[in-house]
Amino acid sequence: MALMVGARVLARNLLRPWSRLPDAVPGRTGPAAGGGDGVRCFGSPRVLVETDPAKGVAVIKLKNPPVNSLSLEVLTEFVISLEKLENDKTFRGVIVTSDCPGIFSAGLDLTEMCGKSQAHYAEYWRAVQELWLRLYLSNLVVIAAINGVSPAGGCLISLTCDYRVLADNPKYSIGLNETLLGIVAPSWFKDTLVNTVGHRTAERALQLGLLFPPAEALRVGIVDQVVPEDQVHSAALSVMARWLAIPDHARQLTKNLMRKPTADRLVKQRDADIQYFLQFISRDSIQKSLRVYLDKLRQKKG
Ligand SMILES: CCCCC/C=C\CCCC/C=C/C(=O)SCCNC(=O)CCNC(=O)[C@H](O)C(C)(C)COP(=O)(O)OP(=O)(O)OC[C@H]1O[C@@H](n2cnc3c(N)ncnc32)[C@H](O)[C@@H]1OP(=O)(O)O
Repeated sequence: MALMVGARVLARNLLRPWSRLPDAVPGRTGPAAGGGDGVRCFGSPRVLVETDPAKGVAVIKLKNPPVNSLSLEVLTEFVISLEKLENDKTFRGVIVTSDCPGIFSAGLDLTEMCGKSQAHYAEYWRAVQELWLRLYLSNLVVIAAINGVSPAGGCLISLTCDYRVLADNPKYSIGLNETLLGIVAPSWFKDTLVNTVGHRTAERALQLGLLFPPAEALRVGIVDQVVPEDQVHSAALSVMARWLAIPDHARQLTKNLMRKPTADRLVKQRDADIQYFLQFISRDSIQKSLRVYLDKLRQKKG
């Protein structure tokens, strides 16, 4: 039942005409993502989309202060924005970045996984799965311009992209640090990492919950390029131009060949994966770990 409610909510959101989204900011024009006139913006307050139709490129900027945690709303709005871009043949590429200074994304929203109902957990997890599937199999060229720290779910978002550019700042570490929270990265998080850095590096990184600073991130291959902080966006645009020089059909079929087997593993057992998540996240010991971790984050300031 919970699963059906979750699916219905997501489906309703996905099918809702864009212009009727409560938070939509349609047709606002703004400064060009890549320079020049004609840039149009849409999206929602938490997921801004700047489009440059002449270049065929869009920029998705996550804006969920203070830390760009991936709440249910952010996940849903992200999927809707992506679907809108996929369906508009004007666009061939998208850059994913952050509008929160110093933070790409703090990952999954811990408050969505702590002290909530089973129905809520199911709805939330389906939304996490949906975003991963959409990003991982996107026909667009997807490039991550990582302009801040990027733990766990934040790292996962960038791992689904075709290419990762990281700003060279020692504070901007990246990795799947789930074990440090006393939780476990699911098999499809693990697969995404293995497909990027190889089995041994992934195993060590996952067990130890490693967060790699830029130079090390580049060395292990969890990112493809490290550039000075003020060049992240221009570097992402340069990389985009190179990827867009390849004929779409050939690149898309190749991407599909590389990624579909991994995605299919989740698609075939989506409901079972949600049940597994429900069992895991509802355990007293896991809830306790999450509460302790959240309390630590909150107390840091005091
Ligand atoms: C085999 C079985 C497997 C089955 C599957 C089951 C399981 C579960 C898998 C789940 C996978 C999980 C993936 C995740 O993404 S979990 C999230 C991991 N994220 C983190 O560890 C990052 C935590 N945050 C930080 O380290 C820092 O906040 C920071 C991002 C480095 C930014 O630092 P700073 O600028 O100093 O900000 P604050 O720490 O002061 O934070 C500001 C407020 O934001 C709240 N916060 C931070 N992160 C999160 C988050 N991820 N979710 C929700 N809220 C977050 C923080 O508490 C502060 O709140 P306050 O203003 O109320 O105090």
